[in-house]
Amino acid sequence: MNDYVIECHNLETAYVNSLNRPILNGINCQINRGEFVVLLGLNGAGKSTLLRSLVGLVPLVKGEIQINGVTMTPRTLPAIRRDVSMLFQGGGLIRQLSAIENVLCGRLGTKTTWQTLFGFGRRDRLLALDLLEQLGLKEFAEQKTSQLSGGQQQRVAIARALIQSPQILLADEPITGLDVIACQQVMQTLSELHSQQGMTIVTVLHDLGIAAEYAQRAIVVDAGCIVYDGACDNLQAKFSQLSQV
Ligand SMILES: Nc1ncnc2c1ncn2[C@@H]1O[C@H](COP(=O)(O)OP(=O)(O)OP(=O)(O)O)[C@@H](O)[C@H]1O
Repeated sequence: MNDYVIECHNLETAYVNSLNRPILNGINCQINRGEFVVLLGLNGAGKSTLLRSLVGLVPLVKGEIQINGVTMTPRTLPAIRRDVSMLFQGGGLIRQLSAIENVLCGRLGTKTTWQTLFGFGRRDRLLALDLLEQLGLKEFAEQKTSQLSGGQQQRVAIARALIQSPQILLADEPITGLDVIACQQVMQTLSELHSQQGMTIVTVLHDLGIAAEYAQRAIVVDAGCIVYDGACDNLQAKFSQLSQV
């Protein structure tokens, strides 16, 4: 039986003159609960746009997205965003805030404006600390994120994405710019969330070797369309058929 947590039906964005096409152009895909999927494609293919559309950040001119069987509309979006966390390209941390304050920012969506005036409670802080500890960053909790290494910053960003206990984690190039060790730590973290907590992971990567090592399934995007959706074998061959942008 299918247990789709993400369904994209014929997604199309507005026509872009500079591209001579819509950024997304007839995207159809279904992702099962607990899958680890890698989104691949050349620069400009539309990977980030596809990922951002899954948290309602991209206006669509056609098509429909369903998360856990619920159609995305302005009314359902707040609930959907509690189930789906996104790790943005570059982490998107606030550099002058400490690691724990950045993690707590992941809770802002669950608070009313009034509640935010009083700061975060003890329960939230303990949860943030617990996540930082799980990611091996407990001793850096009070340190400004501008003083952390790229890999540590990316793990703070993961902790921030996890504080809302999402079922689905979307990660846009989570290892770009990291050294070999930091790459492994971040990918290992994603892998553990998948294997130990059954989290559904969809991540954009550029490294085909790492994609094949960690993901169960690859979706290759080319010029706004899905051109391959399947196992991670022989990804290099799939790439040799892509159009150059
Ligand atoms: N708001 C926008 N208006 C016009 N063009 C846009 C907009 N957002 C993205 N684009 C263009 O759409 C194309 C796809 O962008 P997107 O960021 O989704 O690609 P990507 O596959 O993630 O690329 P990369 O690997 O370089 O991150 C690019 O050519 C980009 O310049």
